[in-house]
Amino acid sequence: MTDHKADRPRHTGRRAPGGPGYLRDDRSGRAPRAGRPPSDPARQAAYEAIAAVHRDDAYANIVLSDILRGLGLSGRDAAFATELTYGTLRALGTLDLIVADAAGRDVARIDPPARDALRLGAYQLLHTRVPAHAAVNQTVDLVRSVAPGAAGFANAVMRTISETPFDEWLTRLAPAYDEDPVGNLSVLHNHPQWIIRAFAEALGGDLDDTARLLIEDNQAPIVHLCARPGRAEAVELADEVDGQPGAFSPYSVYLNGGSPRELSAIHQGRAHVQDEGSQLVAAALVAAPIEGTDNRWLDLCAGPGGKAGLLGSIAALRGAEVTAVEVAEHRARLVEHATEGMPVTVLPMDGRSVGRDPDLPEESFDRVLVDAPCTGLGSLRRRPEARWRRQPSDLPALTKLQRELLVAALRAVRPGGLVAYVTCSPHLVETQVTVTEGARRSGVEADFVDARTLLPPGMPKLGPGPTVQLWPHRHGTDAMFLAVLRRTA
Ligand SMILES: C[S@@+](CC[C@H](N)C(=O)[O-])C[C@H]1O[C@@H](n2cnc3c(N)ncnc32)[C@H](O)[C@@H]1O
Repeated sequence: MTDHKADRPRHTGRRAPGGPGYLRDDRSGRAPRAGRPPSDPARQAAYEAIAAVHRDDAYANIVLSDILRGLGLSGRDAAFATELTYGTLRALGTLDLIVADAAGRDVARIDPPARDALRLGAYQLLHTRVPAHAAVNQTVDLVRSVAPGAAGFANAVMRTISETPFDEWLTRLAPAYDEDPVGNLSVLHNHPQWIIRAFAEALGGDLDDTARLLIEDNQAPIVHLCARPGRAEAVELADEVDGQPGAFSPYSVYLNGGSPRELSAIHQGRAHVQDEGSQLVAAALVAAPIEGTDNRWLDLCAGPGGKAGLLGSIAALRGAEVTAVEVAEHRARLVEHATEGMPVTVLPMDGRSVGRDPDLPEESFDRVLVDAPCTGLGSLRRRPEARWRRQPSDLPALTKLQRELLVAALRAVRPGGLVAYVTCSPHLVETQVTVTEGARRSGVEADFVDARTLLPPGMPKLGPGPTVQLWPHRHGTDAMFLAVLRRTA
């Protein structure tokens, strides 16, 4: 195993800044070439993960764990590779501005393998305490192995970047806050401008508060566990895993570190990994009292099964049954796995036909969860590449699907029953607009229930209701949105 002691990064405490956008590339799958050994294994792993994200649209967490396993990396090397991969992907926008400035050309005009190696090198120079000479030499070695003709160019670019401290790069490249506040925040806090505007709108136009959110989005999130009701108690689970009971959800436990995969509570089905905000919105659906029958519950967008796992555990205690619908077959199988031993029936089908399907006719459920597919802008902390990959052009198709799923849910619930509409995005178009429009188009009469009353008492900063928007910088959760509707006729 390579010893990185000499050039191991120590966190500078600086947060990654942001910039212009995401550049997909069209290179064919080129890995470091044989011959001169490329860089060291941790940097090689990070390079391969970053290249796969840009070349293949891979998810960083999935591809990186495959690469680490393939290279046999663990411990400090794996941690270093993870820090480099996630840090580089998160900081991409501003790294690209800096690389372009140092190279004297737009990054779109740099050969993709050299471009990714330079991004990784710039990250080491500007965001870690890897000594400059090590960052430069390792990057040039890496470029020599993946884009041999560009080694001299990479050397010049890296040296130029290393001559200017990070703060000076920001001053040089960020527009003045007074003239262009969103442009400034984008470079300083490393988010695309359209996402900052969407956050600011959802936060009532408060740019100071928006900046607090952006800073929080750049922190590595704590892993939350859900202690499954009837199978585990949060306090005991916290002791068992050396964690802490969560602040709000009665089921949540915050892990202090380590991999949740190793925990026997997970293997034994007593707990699952789930953001506390997701626990809260799923539990809210079953917290509201209803009159009449209360044993037919529906999870309309169930994959991969986090909320179905919580609802299924509660259903087992309350004598209810959950129907879990998921359109993607492989995700439906994940739901089956996540709900083993629970009163949950998984149906791989399009949720939009629910309420019209002879087997799932209108008015056949007492409670329905619509955890709609969305942009995921509320969980950017967990997906370092997502902010640069998502585009505003993703919104129309998603919001159409969200509306249609909400209409199906309102059809499927019986009068007096409840529908919870949930997204892990705070974008107003996916939250307030979808709910208002979906409810209007459904032709079903429904009233809002004040969702604040369905969350644990004493939760701060829940706004004026009746819907609730959770936030990373206010609640330590993903930015989950919750609206609860009761069908009246
Ligand atoms: C936000 S995720 C749900 C997360 C899940 N509730 C959990 O807690 O693990 C949205 C899910 O909806 C599924 N989906 C997308 N379109 C759908 C449709 N028309 N009908 C049913 N499921 C759909 C997606 O495949 C995805 O698994």
